[in-house]
Amino acid sequence: MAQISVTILTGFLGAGKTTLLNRVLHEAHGQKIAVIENEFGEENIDNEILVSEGREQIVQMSNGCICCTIREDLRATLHDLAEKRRSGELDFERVIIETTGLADPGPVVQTFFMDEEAAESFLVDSIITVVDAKHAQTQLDERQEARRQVGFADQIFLTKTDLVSEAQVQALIHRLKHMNPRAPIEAVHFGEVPLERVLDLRGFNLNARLDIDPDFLREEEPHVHDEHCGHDHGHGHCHHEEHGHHGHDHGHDHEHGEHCKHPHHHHHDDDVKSFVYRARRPFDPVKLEDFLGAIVNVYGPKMLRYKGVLDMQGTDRKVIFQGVHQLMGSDLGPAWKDGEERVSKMVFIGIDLPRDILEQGLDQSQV
Ligand SMILES: Nc1nc2c(ncn2[C@@H]2O[C@H](COP(=O)(O)OP(=O)(O)OP(=O)(O)O)[C@@H](O)[C@H]2O)c(=O)[nH]1
Repeated sequence: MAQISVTILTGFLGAGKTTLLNRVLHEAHGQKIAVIENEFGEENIDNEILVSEGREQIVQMSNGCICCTIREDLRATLHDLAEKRRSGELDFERVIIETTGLADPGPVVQTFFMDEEAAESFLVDSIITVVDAKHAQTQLDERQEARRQVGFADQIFLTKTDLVSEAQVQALIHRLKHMNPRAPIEAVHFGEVPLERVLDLRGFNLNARLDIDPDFLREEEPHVHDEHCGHDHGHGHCHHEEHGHHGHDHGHDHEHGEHCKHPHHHHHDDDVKSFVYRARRPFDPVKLEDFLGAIVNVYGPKMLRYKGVLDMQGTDRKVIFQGVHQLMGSDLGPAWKDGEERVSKMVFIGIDLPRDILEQGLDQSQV
């Protein structure tokens, strides 16, 4: 039996998840979709203890040193769904999971990789995060759940843009891109979005696509910053690393102008942030595996999503890896084309990731 494609729909309280889901279900002509709703009613949802106790379970992996959290309630539901499908009691080809507004997507997605039976029957397609354009700035300031949901996303939909100004939308997009430059950001009005923007996004595929937002890349380029910034920020980054490990800035927007001469963007030091690493020398497979293995062991809980398309010594094909927390997978992709510049590229999205340590280790993992 073919695996069942799974879309995880997340977003903070009241962001517009149900509105979007209803539109998708309404539009999904001919597609049989099973929906898993969070089990807590809206009345209960303010009670954080309920959610954080959400029956998560620590699972010991076979190598004995990596732990990872899965959702026991979800696992049971998935087993039940798979069984009913096998027996013919239920007929569906996709699953959409609508998580609670306070849910951490990590344990939800890890359940699919960690549980053997779930992994056999289901294939996670993507994590979609709905962001409320009216309330997101405050939610992102105040709640790490909201920031994590953004960090995990393969696709971000902005809702309620009708309630704010274009400048506010742009400021929010700017902030979101720094947290997650991988996920395309699109405004949707009351959930109106074409089906192909929701299903089969292949966010977890080991494909050679690594789309990083061009604005983010431009801002990451040190030489571009030197033009704008009056002083040295160590790495030439002026937008999101200079405050160290304080997490977010509790709502006090720093004008970029305090540090740099970007006229119209607010500065946020979000703890969820990202960076791109590039290398022109090939990687040594053993060194890289050792380094990444050690890194996910230590920093796995803080690593939300990461992906790389690499030039590896010993093969003419691209090596693709990607991961969620401690769970990392890799595969051989297509061959480098004649004349194509062999530049390895990786993107890391995480919580206060130790950029220096990662960069140094990756530098040293090349031949
Ligand atoms: N103005 C405006 N309101 C919207 C839009 N999308 C959704 N809403 C409204 O936002 C409110 C919350 O939407 P829901 O779809 O219930 O949000 P949710 O994320 O499922 O909420 P919880 O399950 O409580 O976390 C509803 O009143 C929607 O009608 C939009 O694009 N514009």
